[in-house]
Amino acid sequence: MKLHTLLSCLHDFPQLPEANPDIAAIEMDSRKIQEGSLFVCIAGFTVDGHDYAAQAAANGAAAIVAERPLEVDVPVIIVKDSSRALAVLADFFYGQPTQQLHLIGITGTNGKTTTSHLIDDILREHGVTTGLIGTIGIKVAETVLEAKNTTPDALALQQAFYLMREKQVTHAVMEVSSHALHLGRVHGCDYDVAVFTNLTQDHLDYHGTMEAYKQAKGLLFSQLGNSYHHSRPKYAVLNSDDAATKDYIAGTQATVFTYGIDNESHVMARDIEMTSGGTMFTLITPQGHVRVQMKLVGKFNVYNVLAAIAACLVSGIPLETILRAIGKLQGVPGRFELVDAGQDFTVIVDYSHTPDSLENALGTIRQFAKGHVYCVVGCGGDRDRSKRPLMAAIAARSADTAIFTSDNPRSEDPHIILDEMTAGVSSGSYEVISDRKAAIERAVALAEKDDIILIAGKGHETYQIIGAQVYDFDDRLVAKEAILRSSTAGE
Ligand SMILES: CC(=O)N[C@H]1[C@@H](OP(=O)(O)OP(=O)(O)OC[C@H]2O[C@@H](n3ccc(=O)[nH]c3=O)[C@H](O)[C@@H]2O)O[C@H](CO)[C@@H](O)[C@@H]1O[C@H](C)C(=O)N[C@@H](C)C(=O)N[C@H](CCC(=O)O)C(=O)O
Ligand SMILES: Nc1ncnc2c1ncn2[C@@H]1O[C@H](COP(=O)(O)OP(=O)(O)OP(=O)(O)O)[C@@H](O)[C@H]1O
Ligand SMILES: N[C@H](CCC[C@H](N)C(=O)O)C(=O)O
Ligand SMILES: [Mg+2]
Repeated sequence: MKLHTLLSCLHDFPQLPEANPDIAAIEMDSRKIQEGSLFVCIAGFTVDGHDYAAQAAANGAAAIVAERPLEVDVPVIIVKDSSRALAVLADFFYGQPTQQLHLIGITGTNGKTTTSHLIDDILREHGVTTGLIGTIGIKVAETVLEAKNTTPDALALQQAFYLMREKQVTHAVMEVSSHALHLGRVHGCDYDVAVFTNLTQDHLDYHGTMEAYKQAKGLLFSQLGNSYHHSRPKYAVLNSDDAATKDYIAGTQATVFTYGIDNESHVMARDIEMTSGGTMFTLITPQGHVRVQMKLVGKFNVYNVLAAIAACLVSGIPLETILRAIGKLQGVPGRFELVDAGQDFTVIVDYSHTPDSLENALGTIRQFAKGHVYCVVGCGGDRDRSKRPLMAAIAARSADTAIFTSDNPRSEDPHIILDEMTAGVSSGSYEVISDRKAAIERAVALAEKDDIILIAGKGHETYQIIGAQVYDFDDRLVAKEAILRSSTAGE
């Protein structure tokens, strides 16, 4: 594509250079530049992409988009906000793929991954080819790609959508993190349905206050197109039991469709019955009432299923198809995943890494626990410090024995993270074992028949980040090995 044609998508009249080279690719990383690329300089949290402009030019960049003039011998196009420009350019360069996809975006503190997988299951039951973007990775039809972020940067995102179109994907579901909304990673996305799960404490390191965090999430709904005159109707699917919903309703032009348990909603669950093997409830929808049975446990999962049902109903999926898919749901990797190595106690690996999710996970376990409840939990480094004492207090209060350990300490000292956790505990029984493998082994050694061990925080993760090193680590495998070793030791 010619540079001038590409730049025509930036509607704020950037000064066009005289030269009009062919642009072969867009890059935001100077190390990936190939001959004929357009390099977009992003001022990041760690380094400033503008400092790599010369390297990009030396590597063959045909032109550079920047927020300030640069001393390089290739054309430089100055824009006010290069992150936003990157999103718009990438969308245009890849042929505006989201305009040809039915795109569902999900935001909220907890439940995004779970709800996105449930929607994907329902869509596949409907027989369409799907794409899925989120914490566990990027799925394009049957191909799974690795992803660094829950919501990739604008470039990776539009590349994924382009690939989806190449592979005949018609429906895509994605998690939209508050970081992505605030940083403009999703500016080029044309959502059809925007879903809100819930808002509780997380990421205060980044957003500063709950109000700012709430506003960042609200961008998903305020940026949704007007459904009134639109050929493709736009829907905001909102949780009517969450206090933030009233603000999101006020801020969106889209048609509002609600789900909930306590407050009157379009889609509701009534008469919920839970067992350790699953959940039953009466589903109320504008298309009728029906008793539903599913394998997922916990009230929070009823919310996730309701959100998925609501999103699929407004996407035109017949209720019978939705119900058929729910009957088959198997759950999501690392979300309340059982580890079974033939032991006579229960081991659950769960991705609860916020106060609310930990409270929910332990509360759900408490409903079925016959024996002692252990909770192995840590808190991530370089993340919201204020959730550490809260999570430790919840674990100490709700489990019979909490074992505090490391999550991903990243650049922080694990012992300081653990001190900040234990500072929140005023009652309850706990141990501190900073080595995560040793902590899991300790819980396994202590557990007796009918006890339950919750290993919280890392779910599906197959690594542990300590300092700058990424080590292989999978809670599910570590637990399984510990169980097998302890059972042979006992023989
Ligand atoms: C705080 C944050 O969001 N950081 C993101 C950011 O990194 P950064 O600002 O540090 O980037 P940087 O290293 O300063 O680089 C700036 C620019 O210089 C360029 N560069 C850099 C070096 C070089 O040699 N040449 C060069 O051109 C880079 O390509 C980049 O364009 O841009 C990167 C590329 O897009 C992201 O991967 C990275 O996410 C990091 C890994 C991260 O941990 N983010 C978390 C906080 C996050 O976003 N989390 C949410 C999920 C939250 C949730 O749902 O719970 C998410 O969506 O993942
Ligand atoms: N609707 C919900 N409400 C509260 N807690 C939930 C809900 N759904 C899931 N959880 C809990 O939160 C954990 C994380 O769930 P999930 O991965 O679906 O959330 P997420 O929003 O994608 O998280 P992340 O922000 O890390 O991507 C689960 O393991 C479970 O303990
Ligand atoms: N999306 C979350 C995941 C946290 C997972 C936990 N294991 C950690 O590393 O803190 C984040 O980036 O804050
Ligand atoms: Mg997620």
